[in-house]
Amino acid sequence: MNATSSSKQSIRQLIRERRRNLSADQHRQYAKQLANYLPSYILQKNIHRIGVFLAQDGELNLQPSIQNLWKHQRFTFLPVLKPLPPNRLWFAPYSATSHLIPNRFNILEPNVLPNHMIAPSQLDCVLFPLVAFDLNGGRLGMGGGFYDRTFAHLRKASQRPVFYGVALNEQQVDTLPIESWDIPLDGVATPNGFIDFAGN
Ligand SMILES: Nc1nc2c(c(=O)[nH]1)N(C=O)[C@@H](CNc1ccc(C(=O)N[C@@H](CCC(=O)O)C(=O)O)cc1)CN2
Ligand SMILES: Nc1ncnc2c1ncn2[C@@H]1O[C@H](COP(=O)(O)OP(=O)(O)OP(=O)(O)O)[C@@H](O)[C@H]1O
Repeated sequence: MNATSSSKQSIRQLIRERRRNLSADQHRQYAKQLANYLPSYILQKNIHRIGVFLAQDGELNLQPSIQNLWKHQRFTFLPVLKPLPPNRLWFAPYSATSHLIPNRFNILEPNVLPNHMIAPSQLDCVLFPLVAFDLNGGRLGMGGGFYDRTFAHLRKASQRPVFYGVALNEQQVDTLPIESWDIPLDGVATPNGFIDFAGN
């Protein structure tokens, strides 16, 4: 392991423990605070197809926000892990009637045929799960590189989804070690409000 990946590893451990130690009540409160502004923020922006995630391991719960987006006829999609490398994500429609099954990390994902899934480029906005973020748009994930690999080809595209992290304020750190493949975020949605890095 090089110095950067071992430092990423120790930040992961620290922050994952920090977010898991918050009470269920605190998590509920944070999820509500997010739902009070994130859906309307997205509705203002001509965003129709949104990549979301189902919280695990103390991640900020997006469910109340997702319910609000459904009320406003927005379409949400969940990441689906393909069984084989190169470990890229596909996105499958997620609605109140979706049939979900656990993937290899025990995270629920829609059980749909490949032809019902969409490519990452078809999303208008992707809400990225993350373990830690900094105020330069740096993001640290669970370490699988799934999101980085999936969106790598779109990073410099003229037409691409906007990339918003979703995280508790407790997940903010000073400066993350960044490697060439790390995809910078355009903003981060926290319970205390939206932090915009793109300046728009
Ligand atoms: N909610 C959510 N969904 C997501 C992600 C995520 O970070 N959050 N992912 C973002 O990429 C993908 C899944 N990536 C993951 C990578 C590692 C682990 C994880 O728990 N690793 C364990 C060891 C698990 C094992 O090998 O059995 C660990 O590190 O303790 C989970 C998800 C797709 N879906
Ligand atoms: N674009 C890419 N092409 C090939 N390999 C990649 C790419 N992006 C990341 N990886 C590989 O994935 C591994 C994990 O990367 P990293 O630690 O940055 O993951 P992460 O950002 O925490 O995970 P995730 O993106 O799933 O949230 C690295 O070892 C790296 O080699």
